[in-house]
Amino acid sequence: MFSFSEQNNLFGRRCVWINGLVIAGAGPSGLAISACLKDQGIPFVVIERSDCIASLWQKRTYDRLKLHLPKRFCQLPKAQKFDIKPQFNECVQSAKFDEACKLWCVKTVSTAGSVRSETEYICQMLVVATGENVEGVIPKIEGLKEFSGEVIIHAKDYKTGVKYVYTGKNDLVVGCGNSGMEVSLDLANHNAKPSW
Ligand SMILES: NC(=O)C1=CN([C@@H]2O[C@H](COP(=O)(O)OP(=O)(O)OC[C@H]3O[C@@H](n4cnc5c(N)ncnc54)[C@H](OP(=O)(O)O)[C@@H]3O)[C@@H](O)[C@H]2O)C=CC1
Ligand SMILES: O=C(O)C(=O)Cc1c[nH]c2ccccc12
Repeated sequence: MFSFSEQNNLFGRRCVWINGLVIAGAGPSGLAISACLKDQGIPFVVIERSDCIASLWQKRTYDRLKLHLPKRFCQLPKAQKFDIKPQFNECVQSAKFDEACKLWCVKTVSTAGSVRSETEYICQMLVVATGENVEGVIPKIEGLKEFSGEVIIHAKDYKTGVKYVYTGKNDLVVGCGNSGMEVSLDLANHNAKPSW
């Protein structure tokens, strides 16, 4: 049923035909869609640039993170249960829809090791499930370069206030979203002196 055929194209690139969908991203959305497709026996391949599923949740969260929503809104499909095996360390570079053939051509490059290997997936449908919060943004703040205090970190790299205990210095948290408020609380719980 899962018909993937593979060969090299004219440029020596690996070329894979997927008789179904390509899903870009193995985060919660990509996994949820994969689980539904698996249930219905529809062929797909998941491309993930990181080396694990839900990498933002596994690698970019602070220690005290807990969801505030009721459990029923936060359930993740189990990749193992649905036998979902993403192509890890592979990053989608481009996706073009060929109007004549009614097919997508999705180009990827492997992100593992030193040898760059490219692949082209030809498929009927493409799902972009690459998330909305993956890139950390540090706004351009005047004077930031000259600031002599400890280098400011982004919330994605913050783990715990343990590091900042009893320094006697003031900490400034920029942003009053969930991350900003919870980092501030964590700093306060560790006797740091946050303002926001
Ligand atoms: N426990 C949980 O479940 C958690 C959930 N989350 C979720 O993750 C998502 C991202 O959250 P979060 O990381 O907090 O990001 P958000 O985008 O929600 O919040 C960022 C905040 O920073 C402010 N901001 C941006 N630039 C500046 C600036 N230059 N100066 C001052 N303030 C600035 C924004 O203000 P403005 O909007 O005016 O631009 C906004 O209030 C959200 O959906 C959130 O709910 C995050 C952490 C924990
Ligand atoms: O449980 C909360 O407080 C949330 O903010 C949940 C939530 C909504 N949108 C998000 C995007 C990324 C991470 C968590 C959430």
